[in-house]
Formats: sequence, C-alpha cells, structure tokens
Amino acid sequence: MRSRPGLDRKAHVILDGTLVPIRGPHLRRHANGDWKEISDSSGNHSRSEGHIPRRPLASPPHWRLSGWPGLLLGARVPLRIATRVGAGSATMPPFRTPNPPRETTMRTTEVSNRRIAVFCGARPGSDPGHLRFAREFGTALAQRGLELVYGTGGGVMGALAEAVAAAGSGITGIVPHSLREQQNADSPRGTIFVVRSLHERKALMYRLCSAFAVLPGGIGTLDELMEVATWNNLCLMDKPIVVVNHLGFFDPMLEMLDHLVRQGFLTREERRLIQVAQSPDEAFDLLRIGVPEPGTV
Ligand SMILES: CC(C)=CCNc1ncnc2c1ncn2[C@@H]1O[C@H](COP(=O)(O)O)[C@@H](O)[C@H]1O
Repeated sequence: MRSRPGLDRKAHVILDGTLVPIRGPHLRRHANGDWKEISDSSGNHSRSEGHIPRRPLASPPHWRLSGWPGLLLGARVPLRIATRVGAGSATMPPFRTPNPPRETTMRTTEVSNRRIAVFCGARPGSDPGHLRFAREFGTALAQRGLELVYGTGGGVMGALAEAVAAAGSGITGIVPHSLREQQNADSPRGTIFVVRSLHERKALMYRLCSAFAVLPGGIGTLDELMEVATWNNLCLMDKPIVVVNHLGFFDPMLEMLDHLVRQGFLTREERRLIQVAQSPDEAFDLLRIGVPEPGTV
C-alpha cells in the first residue's frame, strides 16, 4: 500500500490494514490521563476507510497534561503529539473514499493493565532459537489474556507478533514514518500508530503499556531497555521491567550491570529495577501483569 500524498508526514493510525488519519476525536487525551482510540460501536476496531474532516477544526482540541511526561519534558512530548493531531487534521487534503466512513465511537484503551510492551530485535539473529522463543513468548502472552505493544518490525518482533495474532490477542504497533517506509506496509496487524519521530514513538509505547519485557535484540532493544529503566529509576515512570534471559542471551549485559554496581554507578536497589526471568511464565509472574487488584474478583 503506498501512502497517500499529503499524509506521509502526518501522524495516523492503521487499523487492521486501513489507514485513518488522526484528528482530535480519533486519538484524544482526557484530563484523567486516558487516551482513547477509534473503534466501532461494537467495540471492534473500525475497518472503514480513512476519514478526513472536510472542515478544519475551529480551534485546536483541548489537551491537558498530567503525570510524569508533564513533569519530565515540560509537557512537550504529549503536547506535541496532541498539537499535531489537532493541527494535522486542519491541513490534510481531503481524499475520496469508495464508501463513506462508518461512524466511529471511542473505547478507552490507555489505562489497561493487560498491555505489555515487548522490546526485541528487528532482525532474526543468528540463532533460530531466538525466533522459536519469541513465538513461545507471544503464545504465552496471548494465553494470559495480555495484549502486545511493540515496534512493528520483522525479525524477532515479527515472530512475536505473528504468534500473538495467531493466538487471538490484540496488538498495537507504534512506528515512525521513517521506519515504516522501510517496512512492508501491507502487513500491519492490529492497530498501528504511525508517528513522526522515534521520540514520539517511544513516549507513546511507554504510555500505552503497563509493563515491559525484553527479548533478544540489538542496540534498539538495549536502548529501549535502558531508557525505561532510567525513567523508572528517576521516578518518571513506575512500570515493571523484565529481561527474559532465554539461553543466557543477556548474560553479558547483566554482568555489565553488576559491574556498574561494583564500580559505584548503580546501587543494588536500582539494579533490581531490571528483573530477570528464564521463561515466559516467570516473566509474567514477575511483572504481575494482568493480575487483578486484590478484592476485585
Ligand atoms: C533491519 C532493520 C535495521 C530494521 C529497522 N527497523 C525497525 N523496525 C521497527 N522497530 C525498530 C526497528 N529498528 C529498531 N526498532 C526498535 O528497536 C528495537 C529493535 O531494534 P534492534 O533490532 O534491537 O536494534 C525494537 O524494540 C523497536 O522498537
């Protein structure tokens, strides 16, 4: 699918393969911190064609910032996403759709303790065991009733997403335009947010999930792991992290963290921010993701 002229640089959402430009009502942040995303009235993601408003918005939507992003970045990250969403819709050229878009309603998706972001390789790696393990992890994730948030790539990420989809669980991908152009644009699964920059992508990924798991990958994976660990460490976020150390893949990195402790650059307590599991089940147990709050069952 070639991107439509004028939309390439705009933030948009792809719902099960259908491109939908983002405007205020499609992705809205509420004062209570929730994001809302498009779904049809039955709660399923809309498969209707993208809809561009015929009139510019009279005024930008109102966005309120709360929590760690506001504190951390002087409210810039969410504000930029929010502003783009509103301003972008006003400047997008209209395009014709064969069928008029269905009316969409909103479904709150942000505050879900069932979404887990998984960082892992865009490449398959040299050991086929990594792909096998990613599939195993994806299946276990879906069997726990969890949903995946990930970077929409191939390699280990692709194997993971395939397994989650095959097991019938929800997937949310977040990708910047620059990477999406390099990828196969015809194979999105679930909902894909296409954003402008890597920074927006990471901010949205971190926001949408309630925990992080890390599978084998390269420097992108390590970057994301170290960033979320740092944000937790600085109390900008409080979301559990687990490294799944299948086949000892992460041993050298864990040794490096121990080295940091010995050298006085990391306290023992901070070191424990990065938990380590050997199996999917152990990882989900450590994250306590999807576990109902006491007294709710
Ligand atoms: C083959 C190649 C370089 C493709 C790049 N294409 C990518 N597509 C999607 N996400 C990516 C990509 N590169 C890095 N990332 C992000 O960084 C991690 C993977 O990077 P890496 O392969 O470990 O370092 C993922 O968690 C993902 O969020």
